[in-house]
Amino acid sequence: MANRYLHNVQGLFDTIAPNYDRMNNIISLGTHRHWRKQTMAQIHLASNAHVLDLCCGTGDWTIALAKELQAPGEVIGLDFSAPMLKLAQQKVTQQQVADRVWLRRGNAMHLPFKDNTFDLVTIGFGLRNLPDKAQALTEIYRVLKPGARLVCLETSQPDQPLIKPVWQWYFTKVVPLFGRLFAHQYQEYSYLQETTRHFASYQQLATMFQQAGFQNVHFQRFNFGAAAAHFGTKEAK
Ligand SMILES: C[S@@+](CC[C@H](N)C(=O)[O-])C[C@H]1O[C@@H](n2cnc3c(N)ncnc32)[C@H](O)[C@@H]1O
Repeated sequence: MANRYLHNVQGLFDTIAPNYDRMNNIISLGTHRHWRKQTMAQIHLASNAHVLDLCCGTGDWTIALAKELQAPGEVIGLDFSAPMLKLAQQKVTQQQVADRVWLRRGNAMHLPFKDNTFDLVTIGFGLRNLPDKAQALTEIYRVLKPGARLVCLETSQPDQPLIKPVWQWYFTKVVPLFGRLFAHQYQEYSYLQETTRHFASYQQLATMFQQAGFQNVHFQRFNFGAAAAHFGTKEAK
């Protein structure tokens, strides 16, 4: 089952990779840039920090993090999709951060890193795609240094009675149509909107963080709750 999931979801991301950045702008009506900026503003990094950006995709967040660092500081971007990583590598070179960024192919649920390695782990729009979120959070907790933080930016669900039905209509009807219209990928964007609709609420995600052991768990919601950034800290020894 786990292998079938990996094959299918990985195949989906391999397929959408060439259109990924453009479709992100279209589907979120450009607002994902604001969410990313607001989340970055709450990350305070020492310039020599060791950072892991999980499910790094085409690398925008990886690069934004790298720009805060100087050697020996570094960011490892991990993703299981080779086409996503190829696009990320091109941007890393173009934006001249190749001395601080290492891109690695791997599975976010089985991290190939030792315990207590990173000063920060980020995961942007990745967690909802993982079949076992609890396992992924436990893995992230393991590789963080004591006292270090996880920052997760993800789509979420508005809960205001007036906004919620509009949001549901937009995701179930409009997003797959945009997929067909702008990328000829109706099935793929149907799947992606389903993962968004069925993903945990912002309160449930905060509880999942706590269950994985994170402390000082808090969140910031964007656009009436259409997205949320969650923060949690590994217990300091
Ligand atoms: C929606 S994209 C997000 C990309 C990027 N973080 C961003 O903020 O735009 C999700 C990414 O997660 C990756 N992904 C999904 N499941 C994964 C897994 N089990 N292990 C590693 N990467 C995974 C996909 O290949 C894809 O690049």
